[in-house]
Amino acid sequence: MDPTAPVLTIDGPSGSGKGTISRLVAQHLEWHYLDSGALYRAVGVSAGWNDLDLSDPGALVRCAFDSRIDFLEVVGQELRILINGRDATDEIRTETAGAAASAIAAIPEVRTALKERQRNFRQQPGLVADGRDMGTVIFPDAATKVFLTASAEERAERRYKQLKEKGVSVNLGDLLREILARDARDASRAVAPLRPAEDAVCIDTTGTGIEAVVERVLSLVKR
Ligand SMILES: Nc1ncnc2c1ncn2[C@@H]1O[C@H](COP(=O)(O)OP(=O)(O)OP(=O)(O)O)[C@@H](O)[C@H]1O
Ligand SMILES: Nc1ccn([C@H]2C[C@H](O)[C@@H](COP(=O)(O)O)O2)c(=O)n1
Repeated sequence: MDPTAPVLTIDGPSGSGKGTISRLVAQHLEWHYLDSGALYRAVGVSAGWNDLDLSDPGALVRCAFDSRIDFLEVVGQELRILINGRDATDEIRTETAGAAASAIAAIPEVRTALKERQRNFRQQPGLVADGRDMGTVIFPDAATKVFLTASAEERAERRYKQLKEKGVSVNLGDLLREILARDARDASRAVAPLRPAEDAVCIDTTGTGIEAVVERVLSLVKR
């Protein structure tokens, strides 16, 4: 970790575009990128592989400490996620993994287990960090903080399109219900709930294209 490296945090609810916008902004600035949700998803998948009970906090905390999670960058290819050396890139992106991650993320000791791993991504020349508590808990001193939102209906439609393109059969109504349930769980937990940092700039992306959002975020960093 390099505490002098600049950080841009991008928090927000599921489907608001955090991952898409963060990756594009990081590419543009040539900064590092932290997908913190992938860490929580990886713990969820690891728990599944080990047949752990999602209602057993002790087992899940041990799993968070014991799971080695590697982000493998290969130029020109999608970032690969390895759990204890095994490729979990596709599995962590399922709605089931997202729901498991959201449940596990409510356990305070799991959050503690992942805290330093996230902070270690802070390296020169800078970091774009995407998640739920990047601006409030993990990098409270970040120079630029963004909170992305969009209506739940638009987020469900974005996810519907995304999954359809991947050939996954989905129902729009189910996706909307899952998004609302995940929003409620992420925002109501006692530790590090989903909320904008006091010094975050909130951007409602409903009806705004990806390029326009990237431009707006870049203008905040350069300001
Ligand atoms: N401003 C936008 N306009 C239209 N589509 C968008 C916009 N931003 C993102 N998308 C699309 O919405 C889908 C979800 O985006 P993304 O995965 O970046 O969201 P997210 O906030 O990271 O979600 P999660 O927290 O669940 O990982 C993607 O298919 C992406 O291309
Ligand atoms: N900083 C973070 C990142 C993620 N989570 C939890 C809550 C989400 O529902 C879940 C999956 O995240 P996603 O990949 O959809 O961004 O993980 C969190 O609590 N804190």
